Amino acid sequence: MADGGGEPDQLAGERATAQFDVDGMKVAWAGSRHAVEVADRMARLVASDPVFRKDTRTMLSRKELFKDTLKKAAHAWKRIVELRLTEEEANLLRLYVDQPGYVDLHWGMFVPAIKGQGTEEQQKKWLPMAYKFQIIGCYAQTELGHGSNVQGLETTATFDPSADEFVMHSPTLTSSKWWPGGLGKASTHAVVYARLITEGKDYGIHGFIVQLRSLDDHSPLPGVTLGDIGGKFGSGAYNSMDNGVLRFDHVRIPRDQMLMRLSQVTREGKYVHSDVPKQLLYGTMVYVRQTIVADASKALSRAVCIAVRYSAIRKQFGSQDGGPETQVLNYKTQQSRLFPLLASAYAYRFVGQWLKWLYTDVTQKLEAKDYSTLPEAHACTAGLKSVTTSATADAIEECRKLCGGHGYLNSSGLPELFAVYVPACTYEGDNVVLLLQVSVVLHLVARFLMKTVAQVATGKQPVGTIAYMGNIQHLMQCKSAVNTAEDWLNPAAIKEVFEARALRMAVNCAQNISKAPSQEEGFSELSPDLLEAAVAHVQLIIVTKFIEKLQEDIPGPGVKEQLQKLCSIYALHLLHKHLGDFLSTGCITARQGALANELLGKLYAQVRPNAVALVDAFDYTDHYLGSVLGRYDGDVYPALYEEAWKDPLNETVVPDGYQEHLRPLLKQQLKLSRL
Ligand SMILES: CCCCC/C=C\C/C=C\C/C=C\C=C\C(=O)SCCNC(=O)CCNC(=O)[C@H](O)C(C)(C)COP(=O)(O)OP(=O)(O)OC[C@H]1O[C@@H](n2cnc3c(N)ncnc32)[C@H](O)[C@@H]1OP(=O)(O)O
Ligand SMILES: Cc1cc2nc3c(=O)[nH]c(=O)nc-3n(C[C@H](O)[C@H](O)[C@H](O)COP(=O)(O)OP(=O)(O)OC[C@H]3O[C@@H](n4cnc5c(N)ncnc54)[C@H](O)[C@@H]3O)c2cc1C
Repeated sequence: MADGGGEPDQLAGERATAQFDVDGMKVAWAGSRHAVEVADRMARLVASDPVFRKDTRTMLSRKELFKDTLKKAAHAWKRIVELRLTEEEANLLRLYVDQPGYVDLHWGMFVPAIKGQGTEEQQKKWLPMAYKFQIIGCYAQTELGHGSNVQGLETTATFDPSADEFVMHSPTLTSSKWWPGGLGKASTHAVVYARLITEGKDYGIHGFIVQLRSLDDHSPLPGVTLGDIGGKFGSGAYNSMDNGVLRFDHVRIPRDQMLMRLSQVTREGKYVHSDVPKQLLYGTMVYVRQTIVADASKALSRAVCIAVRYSAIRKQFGSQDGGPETQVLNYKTQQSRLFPLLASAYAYRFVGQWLKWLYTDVTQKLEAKDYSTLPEAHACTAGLKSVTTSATADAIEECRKLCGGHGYLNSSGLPELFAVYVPACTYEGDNVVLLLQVSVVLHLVARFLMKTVAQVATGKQPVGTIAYMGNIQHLMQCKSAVNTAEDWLNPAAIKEVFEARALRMAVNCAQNISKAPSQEEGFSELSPDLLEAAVAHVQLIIVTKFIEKLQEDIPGPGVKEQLQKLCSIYALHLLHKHLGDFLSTGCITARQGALANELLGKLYAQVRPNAVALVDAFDYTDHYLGSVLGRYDGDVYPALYEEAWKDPLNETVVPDGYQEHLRPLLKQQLKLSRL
């Protein structure tokens, strides 16, 4: 369309300048050709089904939105059964339906909690019902008064040996379960976390399967109070989810509904703890944190796809002599804000793939009763969840600004994406609380290494993602050899300064903590610095995993070259952003920092002709993107114009309320002016 400056062919032109094979990049992004094919098939299946339309979602009332979510979930299940979809296909289909709902918690937390914490017998009993949706489950851990502090939960499960039952009770207002998704209206069952009390002794938090609603008419069972906790941030967005409140008034459940893989209560009421570490109680959270890291790249890539395509369409200002207006994507400021986000999307994708591998590896070891890698899995999932979700939430908001005024419209898709995404910084562990978990590990290792630095070559070496800390003698005194901007293209040069920065920050913290009257006081006082040290460590993991990815065989003309540029951009934009860390720890000089920035500018210029193709490689349908600004065909302006007319305000030409409020006001002012 030539009308009004919209130029859909603009994107075709952009695609023609790509210097790499987009199909090859799709494979690198998805992980395999098979993954591209399945994702593509499921995305198209959803996009072509009218039940899954979501273009008017932000205009629905809460009740309409919730009902629409129930309809979509039931329809999705019907299609999964009819088409006999595999688990992989079904997960993707649900992903592309793209509407948060009770099914996320049923499959994402209820089923994994039973798998991870239930005995074989319990799994045999409950999982088939859950798999067939004969019951719907949620994960009820957080309470009104306690979320982060799991050990502080108040709900009690008191064993009554006379009846061979547990009595579930909410002793205070603050013990009300508060937040669990799917609890408010949909779930029939929950895995409830409560303090186990038997023989008069409190054994701390354990999981219990509790039926909440009748399977005949869905009404709450006697002694169970249930409801939704109310509207949440943004229109549409996470309001499709029935986050709920739950109170128990002495509700009885059979003893065998305590999840007994980790510990048991015998018929006589004896508490028995098996040889597995009690931290496995937190296993479901580790699993979900790992999936959240993979999801960060999805949310970020969606926002970046919208912002890149729209920036190629949008034009502002011409050359001095009245020439055509410039695509905003050509502005260096737009590139320096947008391309690091594009690089971050790829970085998070690859670290997410690695974390999935780590999680699978740890799970296999746990099955073989090898618990040695559990702390590594906890620290990596907690740290990566924290860093990737915080950065992604900020990045979605930045993409909204990169789209100017139109980014603020619901039809851009960005406000809803932000509203759905931003609670990821809080759920599954507040991001600050999780980073403090990482810093505990770093502090312990740094303290140990400082004490044993002389014997470090012979002492116990740190392994896994903290292995670099074992290289303390070199990393504490090394100086970067970078001498030209291009020297920063060397992955070894990048890795060395990221390792040195992370280690020096951890050691500085440990030294300062050791000067405090007690370790606890020191830890508390230094906690802001500890957070920064944890961020530096996690950023190092992301950079390292990107570099390692590039050591793999990556087929397709030009694909690896583009990824190398993105990897450099990812690392160097962090170096630029955290220059203070790198300078104050003496890892680089001011000149080397300036050289890194010089190279960044050059890399942005090299990415520019590939930008649209790099977001095409995410392979998102227009349905999934849900944005008039991010349309594949670039036909933005007619779509924006058309979308506006769908707003309920435009159903009448003269607005409701005119007769009561506008007309009398106007008439009165007219009368006054005539006096
Ligand atoms: C594909 C499907 C996806 C489905 C869902 C997808 C996306 C999500 C979508 C929507 C959101 C939906 C659901 C959201 C759900 C929730 O939010 S559920 C509730 C989540 N709650 C939390 O995350 C609470 C956060 N708090 C904690 O995890 C812990 O309490 C904390 C880590 C803060 C530890 O507290 P602390 O009191 O210090 O420690 P403990 O005494 O409890 O434990 C101390 C030792 O245990 C180690 N440890 C802690 N956590 C773990 C773990 N997860 N794994 C292994 N080990 C762990 C800790 O390091 C200590 O070890 P040492 O004693 O030092 O050796
Ligand atoms: C959309 C959404 C969905 C959810 N779904 C579920 C669900 O399905 N099931 C479920 O059980 N829960 C769920 N939750 C609850 C969620 O897990 C908790 O909200 C989360 O763990 C944070 O706990 P909190 O709310 O107690 O925050 P708080 O811990 O009260 O945090 C408040 C502030 O205190 C700070 N803070 C807390 N502790 C420390 C500390 N030790 N040091 C320094 N600062 C600290 C935090 O950084 C934060 O700034 C959900 C929450 C949301 C928002």
